[in-house]
Amino acid sequence: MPERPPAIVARGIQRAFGRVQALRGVDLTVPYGEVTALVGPNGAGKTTLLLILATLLMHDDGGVSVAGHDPVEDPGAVRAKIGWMPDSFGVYDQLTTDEYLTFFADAYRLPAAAAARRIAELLELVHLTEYRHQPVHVLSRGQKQRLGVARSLVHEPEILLLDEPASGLDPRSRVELRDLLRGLAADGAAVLVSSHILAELSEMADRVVFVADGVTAGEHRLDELTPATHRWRIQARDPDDLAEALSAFGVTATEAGGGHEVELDGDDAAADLLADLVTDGVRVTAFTPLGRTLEDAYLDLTDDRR
Ligand SMILES: Nc1ncnc2c1ncn2[C@@H]1O[C@H](COP(=O)(O)OP(=O)(O)OP(=O)(O)O)[C@@H](O)[C@H]1O
Repeated sequence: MPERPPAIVARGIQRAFGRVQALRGVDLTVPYGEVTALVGPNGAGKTTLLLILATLLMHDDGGVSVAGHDPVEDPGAVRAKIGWMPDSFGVYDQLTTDEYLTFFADAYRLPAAAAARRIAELLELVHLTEYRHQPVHVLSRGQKQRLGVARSLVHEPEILLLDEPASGLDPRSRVELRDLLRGLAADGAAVLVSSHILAELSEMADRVVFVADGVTAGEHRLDELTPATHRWRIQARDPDDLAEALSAFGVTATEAGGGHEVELDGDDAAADLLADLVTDGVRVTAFTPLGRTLEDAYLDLTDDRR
C-alpha cells in the first residue's frame, strides 16, 4: 500500500502583524498516526502558525496543505477534517455541557441521533458525564479545558490541532489527556500539540518541531533526541566506599546530584562496572542512565536565538 501523504505540510510560511514579523519562514510536517509537538518560547509564533493551519488566519507567503487542501483556497474542506482547540476559548456560559456540544455537532451537520450518541461518548471520555445538565459556567478551568477537548472531537476529525491543551489541567487530567491523544494517534489521527511543558511532551509526542523567533529551529523524532546514553549516575550507601572503588577501577567520576557521575563506553561497560562494584562490596543503591532530555535539546536549539 502506498504510504499516506502527511496530514500537514507547511513550507516557508510567513506572516506579519504590522511591523511584527511573527513568522519568517516556518517549515512543518505532521504525519498521520503520530503526535507531533510544537515547541518554542513565548512569542515564537506557535499560535500564529496553528491559526493559519486552522484556516482562521491567512499567511502572507509560503505554501500550506492540510488533509490535502489549501486552507486559503478551500477552508471548508480543511475545517471538515480538523479538530481545533484554541489556547483560550469562549464557552457559552448559559448552555449546559450537553447543549454546548450539541451546538457544535449541529455546526458540523451531524444527524441528531448520531450527535446524541457521540456527545454521550465524548462526555464519558473526558469525565464530564455527571455535568451533562449543568450550565457550562459551573465547570472549573480544568473541566472547561476538557470540554474544549471534547468539542474538538465532535466530528471525529482526522487531524487535531491543540494549542496548549494541558494548561490548567491537574496531574491526573494531564495523564488522561496524554493517553487520549496517544490513543487517537494510534487509531491513525494526526495530532499537533503546542506546549511549554517539555517533560510531559517527551512522554506524549513521537516528533517535535522547535520554533523560535518565527522560524523552524529543528524537526526531530523524539527517539533521535535521546541517543544511547554514555553517562550514568551511581549512588551507594557509603559514598566514600563508592569513590574509593571507582578510583581503584580507574574510572573518573564527578560528584553531582547526590551521587557520582561517570562516563562509560555503553551498556556493556555499565553492566561490567556495576558487577565489579557489587563484587567489591560497595552497596550500590542506584545506577541511573542519564539520557538527554527534550529540555536539553530545546535549550541547545534556541540558544543563539534569545
Ligand atoms: N493579532 C496580533 N497583532 C499583533 N501582533 C501579534 C498578533 N498575534 C501575534 N502577534 C505577535 O506575533 C508574535 C508571535 O505570537 P504567537 O502568539 O504566535 O506566539 P506563541 O509562540 O504562540 O507565544 P506563546 O507561547 O506566548 O503563546 C509575537 O511577537 C506576538 O506579539
